[in-house]
Amino acid sequence: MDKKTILFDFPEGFKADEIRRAKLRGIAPDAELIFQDNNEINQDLIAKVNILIGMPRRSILKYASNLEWLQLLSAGADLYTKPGVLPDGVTLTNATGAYGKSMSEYMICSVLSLLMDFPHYRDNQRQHQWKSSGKSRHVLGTTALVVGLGNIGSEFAKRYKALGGKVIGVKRTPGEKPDYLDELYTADRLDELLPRADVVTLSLPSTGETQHLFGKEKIGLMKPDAVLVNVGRGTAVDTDALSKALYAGKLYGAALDVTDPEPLPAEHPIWDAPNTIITPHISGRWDARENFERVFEIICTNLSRYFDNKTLINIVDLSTGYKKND
Ligand SMILES: NC(=O)C1=CN([C@@H]2O[C@H](COP(=O)(O)OP(=O)(O)OC[C@H]3O[C@@H](n4cnc5c(N)ncnc54)[C@H](O)[C@@H]3O)[C@@H](O)[C@H]2O)C=CC1
Ligand SMILES: O=C(O)C(=O)CO
Repeated sequence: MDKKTILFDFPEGFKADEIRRAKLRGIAPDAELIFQDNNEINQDLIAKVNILIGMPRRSILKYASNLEWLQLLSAGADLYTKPGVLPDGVTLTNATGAYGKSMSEYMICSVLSLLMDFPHYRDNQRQHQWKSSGKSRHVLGTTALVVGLGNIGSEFAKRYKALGGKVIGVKRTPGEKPDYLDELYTADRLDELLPRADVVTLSLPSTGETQHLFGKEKIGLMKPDAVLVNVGRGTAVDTDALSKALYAGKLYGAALDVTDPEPLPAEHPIWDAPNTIITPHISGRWDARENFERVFEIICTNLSRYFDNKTLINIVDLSTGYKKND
């Protein structure tokens, strides 16, 4: 094998770690390893890189004439699967598997907050009002419908079940039901499942199929006291339709870590919709220590596999936008 040039664009706070550098040198002893900040990657540098580990600016990728493989730090690959972004023949791998454990905590936290009416009490607290909403609910006895049963969806399902809830999973393709699900269906059954769910969670990649999947029609099939949680990509939900449904009391509440568009414009009515929690795409940051440790393990696994001539893990299917064979 020719000598390879590997460029690491690690997040702030992780790039200087000598222990990690030593581990990477051990995996690729004959390669040239370059550690560089995203905004310092210029045309000359990227032109000689064979393997890039990071989240490069898309505009620079057209100069990556020797690039063979791009390993992302993110689970979502949507920014890099658009036609013309990656030079032809480049293998794209993502970091799915790194985020489910932490993001499922965000999801549990937001579901509990909504079931227990915390947004209402937060508003009351600002007014110094000691007043019950009379609406407190618990996971026990409720049904969650998990749409997007990959790493994040399945970690959430396990935790919801452990809290005593019933969990229905929805997959693209048929498969065997794991123990942490009560029921498993394919996505074409969504319309008949939505009226049964107290909690609907979305952990979907952004693809043509998922674009505005949750618009007026699907939202209209949800119970009026159900809550919707979206942590995948904002594009899975029609934000205007959701906003209207929340104001009209057609569903009880929503927790959105991702929105369409991002950033959510300051004047969008959904900011002030009843029982709505909005966070700025923070549920699965790759620069959060625990997440980055898992991302780093994926990087090491894949580099070892590359130099052992084995098939990489987490190869993104450029036609579907997420992990191959999923
Ligand atoms: N908010 C945040 O900070 C983060 C968001 N994400 C987003 O979450 C998404 C999911 O991440 P992972 O669970 O790690 O990925 P994953 O690849 O393990 O799971 C995605 C699942 O969605 C399923 N899917 C795709 N289209 C579908 C459809 N039309 N109907 C039903 N299921 C469908 C796939 O079969 C797959 O099982 C990522 O693609 C990314 O966009 C990921 C990490 C952090
Ligand atoms: O990993 C992803 O897809 C993310 O959105 C991280 O923020």
